[in-house]
Amino acid sequence: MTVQPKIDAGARTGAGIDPRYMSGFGNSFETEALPGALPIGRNSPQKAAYGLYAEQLSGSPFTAPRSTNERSWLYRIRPSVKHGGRWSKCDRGLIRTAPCRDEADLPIGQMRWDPIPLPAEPLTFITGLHTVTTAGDADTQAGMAAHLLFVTASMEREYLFNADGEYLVVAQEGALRFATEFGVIEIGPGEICVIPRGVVFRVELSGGPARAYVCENYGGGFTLPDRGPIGANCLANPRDFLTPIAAYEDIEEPSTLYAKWGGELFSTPIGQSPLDVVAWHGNYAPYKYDLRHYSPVGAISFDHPDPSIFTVLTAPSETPGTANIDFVIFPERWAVAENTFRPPWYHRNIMSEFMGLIYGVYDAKPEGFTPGGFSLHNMMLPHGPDATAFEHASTSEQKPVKLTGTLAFMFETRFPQRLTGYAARSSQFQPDYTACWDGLKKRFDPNRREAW
Ligand SMILES: O=C(O)Cc1cc(O)ccc1O
Ligand SMILES: [Fe+2]
Repeated sequence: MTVQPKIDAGARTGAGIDPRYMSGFGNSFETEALPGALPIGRNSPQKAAYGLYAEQLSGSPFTAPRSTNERSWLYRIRPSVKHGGRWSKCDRGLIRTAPCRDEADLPIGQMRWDPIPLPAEPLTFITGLHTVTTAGDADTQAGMAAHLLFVTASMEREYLFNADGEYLVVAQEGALRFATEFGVIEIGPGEICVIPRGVVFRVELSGGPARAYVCENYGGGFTLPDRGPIGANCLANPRDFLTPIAAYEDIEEPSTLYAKWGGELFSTPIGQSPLDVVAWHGNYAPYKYDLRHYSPVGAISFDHPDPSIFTVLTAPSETPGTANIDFVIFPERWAVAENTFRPPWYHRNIMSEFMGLIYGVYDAKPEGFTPGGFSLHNMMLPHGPDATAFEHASTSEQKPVKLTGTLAFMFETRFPQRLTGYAARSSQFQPDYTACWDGLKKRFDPNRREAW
């Protein structure tokens, strides 16, 4: 089903500030759900207000340089040491973690899948995570996993944190509500939510069943790319990132806390909601972003720029300029370049490209790449527009064209992506995907210099 955007960015004008969120990317935020709960001018008073416990959550080593130092102070009903603690290993379902090399015995190749239908059985955020690729090695904090997420049931008295990485959730169909230690985030199609490593949360449906794509980032957290000569504005503007205000639960009932740790899933019984943070401050917190607020910058004269121009968030690796992950989108925009082959060029790439489609049509693949589907163009495997797109792009009149109602994205990583058994054996795998290039015929004629 093609899900059309609920709103476009322009329609938001005049909607006002949403008081449930604080605006800004990576700010030092402060928020309290009860007046005076947040200590002022200090982090660790001898006794915190309301009988709260003070606790620090660090997302970077203590000694990280200021620009990458991430931590928050949480003032909570019980310290986390009282949130369970008798862990046992449990069934991880279809969750896989890198390294995971031997599940799929497929030769290399360009790959694509139709959308996998939403399963009928009850699936929560945990049981609904279906890993399709893994890359790098979570233990060395390098690489990523791409998951499909199917949610047909809310987590009830269940909570999760992921020690292996942060989750970037790209909503594709239906709405999701993330109740977190830091407050509540709601997203629908076209929006993303980032849950940093270690943050405890529960995911509920706020309507019908939902599906999403999830990137699990084992490395340093996502950040905004530098804009270089683009200057201070456009692309993803920091003010459009929204972090929730504090919201706490004071619920005493038997529950389960899950932890994804070292590629395994563990659980511990817990007698109360761990979402008991009454106030917090700091720069390590979940956030959401509406991808329709992205202001694309592109070719206004000729030629097709590299897709890095459309980077929303980037997660660095140890090598400058070589991202662990780039999260890139292909949003609504005008195509105006003249004497130009406008869709993506044919290319091979050291980076490995996982693509998904949130809604609409992707210009390089007008057929066979449908919302909810996904493709994988791994390291150095050639790809580019299908024959239909090539034909159209090479012959159509080059007047300005608006690419409307479309939103595709890419998780691009420096590490090769390995398929899971689930992805390899899926009946939505398109064995004949590469036939999309069959119609690209030989046009070369050494006796005819002018264009065909
Ligand atoms: O392969 C793709 O469709 C993604 C992509 C888009 C683009 O505009 C340039 C390069 C690229 O990898
Ligand atoms: Fe590509």
